[in-house]
Amino acid sequence: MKNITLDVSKAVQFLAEGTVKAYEPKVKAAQEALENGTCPGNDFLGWLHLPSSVTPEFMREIQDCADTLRAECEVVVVAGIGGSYLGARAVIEALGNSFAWLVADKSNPTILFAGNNIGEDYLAELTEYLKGKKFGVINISKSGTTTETALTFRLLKKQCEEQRGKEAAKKVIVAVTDATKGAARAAADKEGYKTFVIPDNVGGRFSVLTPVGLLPIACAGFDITKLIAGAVDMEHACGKDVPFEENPAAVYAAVRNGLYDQAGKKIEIMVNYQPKLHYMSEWWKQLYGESEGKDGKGIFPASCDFTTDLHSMGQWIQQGERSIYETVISIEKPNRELLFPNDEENLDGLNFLAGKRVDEVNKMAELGTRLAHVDGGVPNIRISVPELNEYYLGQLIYFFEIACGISGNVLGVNPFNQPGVEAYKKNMFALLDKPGYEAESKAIKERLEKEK
Ligand SMILES: O=P(O)(O)OC[C@H]1O[C@](O)(CO)[C@@H](O)[C@@H]1O
Repeated sequence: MKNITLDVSKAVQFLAEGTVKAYEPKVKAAQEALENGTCPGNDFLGWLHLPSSVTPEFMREIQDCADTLRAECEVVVVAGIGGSYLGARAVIEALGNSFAWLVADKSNPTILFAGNNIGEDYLAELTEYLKGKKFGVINISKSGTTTETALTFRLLKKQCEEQRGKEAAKKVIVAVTDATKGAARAAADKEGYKTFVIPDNVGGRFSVLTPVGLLPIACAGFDITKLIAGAVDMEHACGKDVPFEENPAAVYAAVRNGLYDQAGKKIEIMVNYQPKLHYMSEWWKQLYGESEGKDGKGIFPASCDFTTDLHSMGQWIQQGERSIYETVISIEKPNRELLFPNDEENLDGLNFLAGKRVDEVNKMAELGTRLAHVDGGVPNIRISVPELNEYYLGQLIYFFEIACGISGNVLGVNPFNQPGVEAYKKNMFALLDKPGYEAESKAIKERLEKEK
């Protein structure tokens, strides 16, 4: 079986000779510290050897639960936000039909995502759509107290119970949460829902290979054993004893730190040429953004879907401030085949493409863009993925996780906390007069009064 491969040749040309190699000791030290548990945030290292420690029994338990939901539900709503949402959506959208919700063959339940915003229209339209439908809910929250998810779950639980009856609803509501703490755990214990535990030592953004991601992915009909198999193989390919040059995670971590430190590249744009990978970039943005953006430091993770965004962001990338670099996820072989037809009249002048696969044009767009952007001063990292399937997504996920752990340590931050996210929550609770926030409520209201 091939592995995903990393090509940094068009990025290192923007660095002085020997720069990447000079990061080797720091990268090695970071990886040792992860392995030995001596790095900052060392109580959140449960993801490091998670793929290779998953047991067949555990996979069976997840699959059995998914099979129950698949048998009982035409729609499964996955309620969660951030790390309790993005990984599952990334994999499901990458593997699913681009028009899944319109496809008549309903051998799989429709998977919907909620609990990731507080849009009243969104929630009203969701509950309206679910009226009269046989739906189930996977309520995912590590803390069990996240407002967006808890609020959505309250609505969905009520509706599910009203439509199915309280007893029948229990069979199709599953909680993935903390072992003991939080509102999601309390509701699950009281009602007797099936539950899965998010291990304490696995942070939300590193949790896609736990039931957080595996249960929704299995519900959608995808093979979670292949996903884990890919992750296990990448765990080995990026092991701490693999020589630096042969370890893709070590090289990626070194190059991005080099570009940031030595070449003033403060923004990394994750690029795909397959719209199905849009949420893969969203997942990656949280992984790297929450892990590295702190202490006044960190590369800003952005994303573009090409060629779509070449017609909106292409100008900026080609000629705007030279503070960016690109990392391209390139799928070597599409799963489907479509040839351009010949047209007698050739009014569009496209007969030169007749008989060619659509992907041939896409690949030339990718190569042409790479050359143009590199010429324009944008370093280019390329991750080549042999095929878009469960196995290679498993590889990609673990590759980004381990590279993130290494990169954050090289940067000199704790990659496993996210203290900054609390600031908006504190203000929101104060503004909503949440019990326990009386002093903050008073202070924020006085401040707003003054700012009027
Ligand atoms: O799983 P939870 O606890 O609901 O958290 C969801 C997300 O919210 C955050 O805690 C940020 O507030 C993320 O780190 C996390 O992935």
